[in-house]
Amino acid sequence: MTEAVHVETHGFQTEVKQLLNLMAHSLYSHKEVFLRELISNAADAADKLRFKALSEPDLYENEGELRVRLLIDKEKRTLTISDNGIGMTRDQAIEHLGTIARSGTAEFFRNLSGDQARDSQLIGQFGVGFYSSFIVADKVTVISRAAGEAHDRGVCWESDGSGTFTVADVEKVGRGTDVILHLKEEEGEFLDDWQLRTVVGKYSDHISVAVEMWQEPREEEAEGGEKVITPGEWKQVNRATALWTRTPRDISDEEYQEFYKHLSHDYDDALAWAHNKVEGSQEYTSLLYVPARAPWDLWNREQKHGLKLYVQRVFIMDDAEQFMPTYLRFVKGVLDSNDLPLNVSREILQDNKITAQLRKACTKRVLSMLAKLAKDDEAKYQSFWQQFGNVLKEGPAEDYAHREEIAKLLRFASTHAESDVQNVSLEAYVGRMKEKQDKIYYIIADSYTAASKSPHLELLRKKGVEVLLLWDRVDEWLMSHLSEFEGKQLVSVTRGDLQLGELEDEESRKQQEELAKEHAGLVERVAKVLEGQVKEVRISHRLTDTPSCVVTDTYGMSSQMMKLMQAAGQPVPEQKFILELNPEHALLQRLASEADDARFGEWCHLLLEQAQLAEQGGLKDPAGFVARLNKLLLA
Ligand SMILES: Nc1ncnc2c1ncn2[C@@H]1O[C@H](COP(=O)(O)OP(=O)(O)OP(=O)(O)O)[C@@H](O)[C@H]1O
Repeated sequence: MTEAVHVETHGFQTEVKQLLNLMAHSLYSHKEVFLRELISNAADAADKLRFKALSEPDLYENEGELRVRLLIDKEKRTLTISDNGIGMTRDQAIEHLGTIARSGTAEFFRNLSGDQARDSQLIGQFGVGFYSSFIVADKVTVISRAAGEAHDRGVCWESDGSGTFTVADVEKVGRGTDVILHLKEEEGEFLDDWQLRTVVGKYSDHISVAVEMWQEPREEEAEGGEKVITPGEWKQVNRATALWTRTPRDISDEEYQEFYKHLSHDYDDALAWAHNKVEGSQEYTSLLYVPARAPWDLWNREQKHGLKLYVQRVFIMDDAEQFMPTYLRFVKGVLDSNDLPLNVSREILQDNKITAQLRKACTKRVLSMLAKLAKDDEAKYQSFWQQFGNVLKEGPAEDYAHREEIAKLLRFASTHAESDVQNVSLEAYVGRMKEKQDKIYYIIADSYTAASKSPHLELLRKKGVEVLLLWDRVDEWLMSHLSEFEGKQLVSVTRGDLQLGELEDEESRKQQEELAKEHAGLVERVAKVLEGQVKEVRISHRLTDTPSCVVTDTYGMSSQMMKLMQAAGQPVPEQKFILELNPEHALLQRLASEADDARFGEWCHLLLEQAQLAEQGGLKDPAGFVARLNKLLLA
């Protein structure tokens, strides 16, 4: 390397500064991860070069043997991770090693609490990449030259991680990147050849590029007492076989987990995986993982997701989202196809028959992996559901073809256990259905409490009919796309005329009719008062303890849907409710005997408003309601 020229000092992006500050403290207990990250980056650089060289073979500069090398210098206390991959230009080094180019990053950092234990978990989810070097190094020097550039177009990037970095032009003959870690005083263990070999082996066995370490010259005694000197040499320390190309039965769980961490930059183990090699009309290998924890940006619309795509073992692209539907965006993995062309691009993938087939196959694999997990290990499945249930709930709307399979994976709270734990499957519900029950009943409300205490459940509770309780934002969307399960209709108990079908015996049907007839006068009187404010007034048969409730007609928009639209800033059409009255309630009996028309009117409004309050959690005119209530209390 010749003398550095054109030296500039740059400040790190604010978020990088924050990350560097936090990392050294929060990640100390995971300090080895820097090796995984740097070896991953070096392997990625080799993959990227291999891909680019498909169309520009000159980029190999007559050196097509790709490898990563680790070199210890005990005197200088440095550890160098060196690759002959794609390399970086000066501008790329400034951009890639000074900023974090992921949307939502600033917001992520605002959410850190300062609590070390919690933050280290979050940072683990975020992925620290190159910056993890500063956990063990007090200075990092990166010398790089991009493939295809002249030797004097190298760059030297250097920083002590405290807020700024310098870049300078340097000469570098060999293509690729050297990351030189000037190890902190207390990090001597990484200067120990044997210890390093063990860690490196663990982190790099499954990656396809060779990782080498320098073996010092050795003097050995041969037979007959003769001394033989083996000269120093670079020795490969990893197996260098891409994990997914191996036979599944020869791969240990630890190896699968290690590969997952390399792939995902997650610190935790994966929850489950599926490894499949398919031959025949389509030839591909897929290795798909379900993480144990949701990533920090799961709900960020621009979140990068998708599989790592290889074609005939050659890396093509990261985050190929075409192979996974959005509702499975949490899946990480590798897809290696033999059928796609090597020059495949995102555009070609977009509208391609093979892509569509692979997407279908990968979707099926994930759904069956989840079904197996649910069957084999309920506790694990429950933890999956807590992390990703709300994403999976987008499934029936997005993927009509797999609706039934997805429906089997859904979990709900229900009146069966009277708990807010979402662990009831539709199959379990159906298994518990009453003898003459032919529908699956559910309610959607604002919260678990609002759902489980809803007056709409009164009759069903009395009859011992189980009701699914839903309160997540996505539930209205889910249920509008899930009308049936195993031939049984899913019915909201807040909609229209609550039809109990065969659950209602002839006698109670008659009773209802009689009740309606008996109170027809009262209904008419109330309807007159509330004319224009409600769609209809009728006698209820779903209430037992509550005087009144409001329902939407069978095809009307539910109050939850209205709220969702309002929250999304969309115009909500004026919607009138049906008011149902419980004639057996003492308040209604009092109302029926109220002779004073003015007071009768006040009571009618109060019954409507309290029903709306219970249903929607709010009123258009709360002050008016309170005034009316107080007036009647004093009357
Ligand atoms: N050895 C290398 N050779 C070439 N480019 C590199 C090398 N190391 C890092 N880079 C560049 O720097 C970028 C940032 O690296 P960093 O490890 O911080 O994040 P990343 O690898 O992109 O993300 P993540 O670690 O979350 O996957 C890389 O995307 C790559 O462009």
